[in-house]
Amino acid sequence: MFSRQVKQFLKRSSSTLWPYLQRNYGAPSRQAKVTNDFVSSLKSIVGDKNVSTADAVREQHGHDESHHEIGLPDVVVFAESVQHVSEVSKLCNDNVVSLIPFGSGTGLEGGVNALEGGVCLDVTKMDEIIEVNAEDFDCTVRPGVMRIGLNNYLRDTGLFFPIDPGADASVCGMCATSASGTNAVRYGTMRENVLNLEVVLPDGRVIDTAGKGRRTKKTSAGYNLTNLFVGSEGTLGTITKATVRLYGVPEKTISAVCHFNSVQEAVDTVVQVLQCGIPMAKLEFLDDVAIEAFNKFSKFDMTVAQSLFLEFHGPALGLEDQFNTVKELIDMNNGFGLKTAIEADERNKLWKARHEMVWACCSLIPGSKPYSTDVCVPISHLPDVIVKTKEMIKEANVIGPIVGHVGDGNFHVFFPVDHADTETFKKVYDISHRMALLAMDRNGTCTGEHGIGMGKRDLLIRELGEEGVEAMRQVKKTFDPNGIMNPGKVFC
Ligand SMILES: Cc1cc2c(cc1C)N(C[C@H](O)[C@H](O)[C@H](O)COP(=O)(O)OP(=O)(O)OC[C@H]1O[C@@H](n3cnc4c(N)ncnc43)[C@H](O)[C@@H]1O)c1[nH]c(=O)[nH]c(=O)c1N2
Ligand SMILES: CCCCC(=O)C(=O)O
Ligand SMILES: [Mn+2]
Repeated sequence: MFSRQVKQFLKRSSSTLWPYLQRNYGAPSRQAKVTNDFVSSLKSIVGDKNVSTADAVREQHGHDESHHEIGLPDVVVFAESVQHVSEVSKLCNDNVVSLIPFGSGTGLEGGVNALEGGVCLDVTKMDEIIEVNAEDFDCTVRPGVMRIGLNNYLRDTGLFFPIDPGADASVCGMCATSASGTNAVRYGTMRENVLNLEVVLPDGRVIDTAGKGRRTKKTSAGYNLTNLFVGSEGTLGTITKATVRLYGVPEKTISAVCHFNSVQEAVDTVVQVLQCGIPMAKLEFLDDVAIEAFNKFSKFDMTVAQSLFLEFHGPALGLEDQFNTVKELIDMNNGFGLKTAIEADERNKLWKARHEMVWACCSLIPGSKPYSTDVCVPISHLPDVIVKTKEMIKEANVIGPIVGHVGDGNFHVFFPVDHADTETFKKVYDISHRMALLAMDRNGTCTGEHGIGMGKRDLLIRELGEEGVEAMRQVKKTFDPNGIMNPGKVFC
């Protein structure tokens, strides 16, 4: 199942990997303490009301939606302007105090957890939609703008912002994690959809990654600084403005669901649909266990089997033809039970339930919280990797529904785990690491969309090699020589 190299690594896995989860946050702290004088200086920049050392506020900002252990910041600062962000950054840099940008805390790899205390910089008050250029299909937003709010604002323009992680996240937080979701197979991820970013560097300087005011679809002008900050997880600077691409709301949308007796048949259908060049908007996989959770939580009555959820976007003319071609491919692969949802209410109900799958999976074990995984492989390896993952889950005797953005070769297991149950927690941790190793063994990545955060730093080294990670560390040193930006994330 694994290559020899991975087998050797697995032999050591329970002794070497588990401690990472316990508490191995990398190099010993070089961070200075947050003193009363320091807090007074913060207050003189952003005003008393925008600085909090209250336990409840620190607690709220010390974790995201993941299973990772909470990490309390010493103080939470609410910025109201770019100048606030710049002056707070400079103060932290001069005093070598950690600075952790906070979007909306929906991350899944412990990105906002303050591993060495310091300042959590909450940018949600900066929530202006600066401009929408409808004819150019772009808009520019401040970091407090959330993706659902943006789409509500855009409703009358006939445009929409397609990147849709299950949670309602901040657009700039989505830049920081390089997020995607169910629409990526058609519209791409954040990497393909960000045109420009304004970033405050740790020393307080403000840069525009593509040049001030630039918002072209193409550029050959020098290095791609924009994409350096996409996926940087708050380790290089604070994003204070993002210009992102928009798309026309399709004239017609058809959603559909169908079922298969095997993972192979479901994935074969997906590959053939893509080979036919059908521009699918969504191609999602749910395994039988996931469908059980889906039915129970969202009150559906779907056949419990390996399933595909699909969506077609396009002009009314021709969309039915696309649907009919896909229907033929489903039949050819022994798919069954094809049902469509054309009315908006019906479609919204289906996709809302898909986005809530993580909570549906938790409903399988009362009192549990989600432990999510996220791997991505070239699509030809997908059936093999999913089937082997199911075997690992069965062997460990844990509950692990599989849900995937299968059109991208990306899938998750949402393990519902009672965190007090250490034995199950360890098993789940072990499976998720094995899954990542297996994916990497098949030319894949340990994370398609949730990022490295604090949870996958050891895996990043395996994925890129020491030399690759060292090159990243050098980039980090260039932008953040004092190492104040979100320490302990991405790198061991
Ligand atoms: C139920 C559910 C479902 C999903 C997901 C979460 C949950 C809870 N996610 C994950 C999550 O929504 C995604 O990672 C978001 O991009 C996180 O955005 P936040 O604003 O919440 O960032 P959050 O505040 O959690 O921060 C995440 C990281 O980005 C940094 N950061 C945030 N704002 C920044 C800024 N302005 N400047 C610099 N750094 C900043 C932080 O420091 C941290 O390292 C997801 N994801 C996905 O890709 N596909 C999916 O399908 C889903 N689905
Ligand atoms: C644990 C939440 C993972 C969410 C996700 O990425 C999805 O639903 O696709
Ligand atoms: Mn996902």
